[in-house]
Amino acid sequence: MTAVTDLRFQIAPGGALRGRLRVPGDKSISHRSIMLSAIAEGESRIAGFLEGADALATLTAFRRMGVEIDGPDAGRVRVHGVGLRGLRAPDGPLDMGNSGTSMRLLAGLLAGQSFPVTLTGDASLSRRPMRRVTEPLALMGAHIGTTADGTAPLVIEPVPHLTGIDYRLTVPSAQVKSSLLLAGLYAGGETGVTEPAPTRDHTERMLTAFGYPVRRQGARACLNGGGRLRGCQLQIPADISSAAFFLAGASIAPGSDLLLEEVGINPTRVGVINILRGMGADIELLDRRTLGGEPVADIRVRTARLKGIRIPVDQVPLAIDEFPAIFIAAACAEGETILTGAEELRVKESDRIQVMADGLTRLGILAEPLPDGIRIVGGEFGSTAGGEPIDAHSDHRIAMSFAIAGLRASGSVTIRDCANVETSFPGFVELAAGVGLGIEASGA
Ligand SMILES: O=C(O)C1=C[C@@H](OP(=O)(O)O)[C@@H](O)[C@H](O)C1
Ligand SMILES: C=C(OP(=O)(O)O)C(=O)O
Repeated sequence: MTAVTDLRFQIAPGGALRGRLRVPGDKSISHRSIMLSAIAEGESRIAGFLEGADALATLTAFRRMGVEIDGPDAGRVRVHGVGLRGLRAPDGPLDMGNSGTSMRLLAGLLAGQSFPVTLTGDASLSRRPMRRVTEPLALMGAHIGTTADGTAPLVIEPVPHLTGIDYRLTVPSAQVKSSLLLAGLYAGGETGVTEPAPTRDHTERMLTAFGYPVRRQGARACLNGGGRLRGCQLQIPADISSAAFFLAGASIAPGSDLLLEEVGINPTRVGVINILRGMGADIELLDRRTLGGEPVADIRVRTARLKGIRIPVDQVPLAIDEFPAIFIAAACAEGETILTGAEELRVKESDRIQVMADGLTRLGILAEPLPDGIRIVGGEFGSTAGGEPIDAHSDHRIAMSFAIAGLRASGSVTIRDCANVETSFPGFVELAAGVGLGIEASGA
């Protein structure tokens, strides 16, 4: 599914980010757009779909379960929904590639089907914890096997019925919340999920767009099983998680002035803006509007003098995927930045605390990993010229974060194992080069 060769990025030092660009469609919303339109009744039309490997893994999975899907063609997808009970057994295991969202959400959506199905993933996904979904799904009556370590493959056996539960999440996770709500569509009675802190609410918003009632009572989201989703039209905003590299990059590169178009600014996703602003970033939200049930804005970002901060713990779930980019900004800030309460970063596509600390250290920055975060002391980036490249460990967000670090490096920066950038941000190299990053890819 994803390339396994060693794709390298070479970054020429210096430069500014200037101009305007639209980063690709939101990954979280793209996954959900396929899942919900597949089990809706009638046709759905999606625009702005992310044609990256993760969202395509979700799309392929539904095709293999008998859903007719036209596209994607320049972000346009037409899905001929089969209704809640219309999916068919695939002819073999479904490969979720690198995508935690696909695996965890599909575990819930498929737990109540009348056929068996196995979900597999690549080496990284096969290391990630799955009990956080399989255990609560078992409380609903699901039969899902994992390895002894609680990892994929997930072997889902059909069960006569699921029963709604009232579940309090132990980790703030939109993937777990969504998995349970999707299983709840197939369950008797009410399924309720209470979160310890707000997490992205795209599933709840999109269910509502498909005409499925979801209730929100404070920190609890709930729905009743057995309803119907009706096909609809969806427009997907640009992904704030992809915009994050440019928010950090333009903030640190002298002379930058960049406009990021039509970026999703859902309040459950804007931690990166809040944190960078807390560090002194110059970020303006222009022309706020609503697109497909989600708030969006054009974002203008200009160079700023950043200062280190203690990152507020309540911002952690709101910026969970953006920390690698935030760490690069912290490394260019005056003084010390401290992050705690973010142990989740250790179980993403890579251990993002250790891998970022290693790369920052390689560039001469004092970066001390903590069990649940990191301490970074701002300084001057060196370079990797004449030495070992920085290792992205197949993690897309690590690769793109060190690419923007090149804007402030003293010499060239080489990053290895970058092929998985394709999972969330196809076209990154061209888009970034187009606004001023001196980036070249080689060795694919
Ligand atoms: O629901 C989603 O689409 C996502 C939720 C987050 O994961 P967790 O729920 O594990 O925090 C995030 O890291 C991931 O990239 C996408
Ligand atoms: C953690 C991420 O995604 P997923 O969990 O879907 O693999 C991510 O995109 O940073």
